[in-house]
Amino acid sequence: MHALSPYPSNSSFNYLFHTRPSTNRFTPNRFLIKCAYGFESAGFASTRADWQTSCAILSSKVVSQDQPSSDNNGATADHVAAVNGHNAAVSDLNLVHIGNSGGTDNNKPLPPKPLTISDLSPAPMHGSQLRVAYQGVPGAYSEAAAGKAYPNCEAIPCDQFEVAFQAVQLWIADRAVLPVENSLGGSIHRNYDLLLRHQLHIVGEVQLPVHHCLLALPGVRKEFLSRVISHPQALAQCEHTLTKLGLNVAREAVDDTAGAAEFVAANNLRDTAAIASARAAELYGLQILADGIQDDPSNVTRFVMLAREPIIPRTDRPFKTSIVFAHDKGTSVLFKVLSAFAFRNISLTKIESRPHRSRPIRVVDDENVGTAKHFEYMFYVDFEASMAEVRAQNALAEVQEFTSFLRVGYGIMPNGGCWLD
Ligand SMILES: O=C(O)C(=O)C[C@]1(C(=O)O)C=C[C@@H](O)C=C1
Repeated sequence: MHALSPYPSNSSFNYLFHTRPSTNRFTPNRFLIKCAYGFESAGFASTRADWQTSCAILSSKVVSQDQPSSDNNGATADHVAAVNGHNAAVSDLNLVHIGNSGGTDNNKPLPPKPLTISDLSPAPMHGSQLRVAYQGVPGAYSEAAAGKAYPNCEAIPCDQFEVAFQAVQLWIADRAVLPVENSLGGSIHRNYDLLLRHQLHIVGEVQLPVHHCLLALPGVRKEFLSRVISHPQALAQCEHTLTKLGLNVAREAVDDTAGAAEFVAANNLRDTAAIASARAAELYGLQILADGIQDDPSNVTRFVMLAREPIIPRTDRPFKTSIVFAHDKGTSVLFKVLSAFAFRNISLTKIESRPHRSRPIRVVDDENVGTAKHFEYMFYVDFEASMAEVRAQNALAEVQEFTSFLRVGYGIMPNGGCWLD
């Protein structure tokens, strides 16, 4: 049984979604959530394993039924019509090119437009029974992050990151809370890629201390173990400690930490331990063999909050804005872009390059050296300023001059990511 399943009806599909029962701290009751355009009834799962399975939205079902959302300023997931006054060409990754965008005499990109009332939207309703999608099953750190970002929310488990994006786009959830970076393991690249492919907006950020435990069935001792399973980030965050504990075990990656704990319990595995939270131990009836096994005691994961609508950039509290850009003249533009921020005293909190997935190689012909192939990159920069500030608008206007592709806050310009923590 799947949590979200398309049921054919007369003209469209209905989506069914079961949230989990009361073991979830953020969902005290059983609910049946239906999408905005259809209703079906469904029975609840009779066993814990059943309802856990039923709680995970299955990505294949959602992806195949992608619907254009009504809140994307005329853009669907596949076609972005315009960005910041430019007619946009859209690649297979839904990247918005601002280079030869038309609209000016000399084909130069337009500077960013000032905010208009149509760019503004109500602020998110922090804490008021929002449905918040996260990746994993109950007991996952992402669930805790959803609760931290939106206290009293109804946390909705999704089996893949992509499904959490889809859940928001299809109005099954109001927000998604997804990890983007860990202090030990670095960026969660999958989510950076998904941010580019979807039209959701970053509306906030939370940081969660991640405290890992080694979990096993009651009575199992460390010497019995031949395998440790967990989310790849969690395995990476505990690598040295596992060795220090003298564990001669195979490491196996699974979709999420709590899912690993559930798997050990459901399959009565006496030779396998899971790395997960203390809450997962409690939920799935496992004992804690070792506590605080992350290699760094101050291990922290950064999560972004995503919504269909952007938030209003403001100047009365700290704001952080995320941009991603590329340039067809390679990495030489990076210095100019960084100067645009440095010149205006705007601090950067993150900079990272990623392969340009739709155009990974650039061939350069040099008559002296011959033909060379260079890698192409996308650059991700977070800076501490709001798009409501003139200095940020000017910095971006300048950046736009140097770049062939620019996206702000991973949404349609102008908007910003609000820094809540
Ligand atoms: O598996 C989980 O519990 C998650 O929430 C995922 C995740 C991640 O993707 O990095 C979140 C926080 C921790 O860093 C480890 C795993």
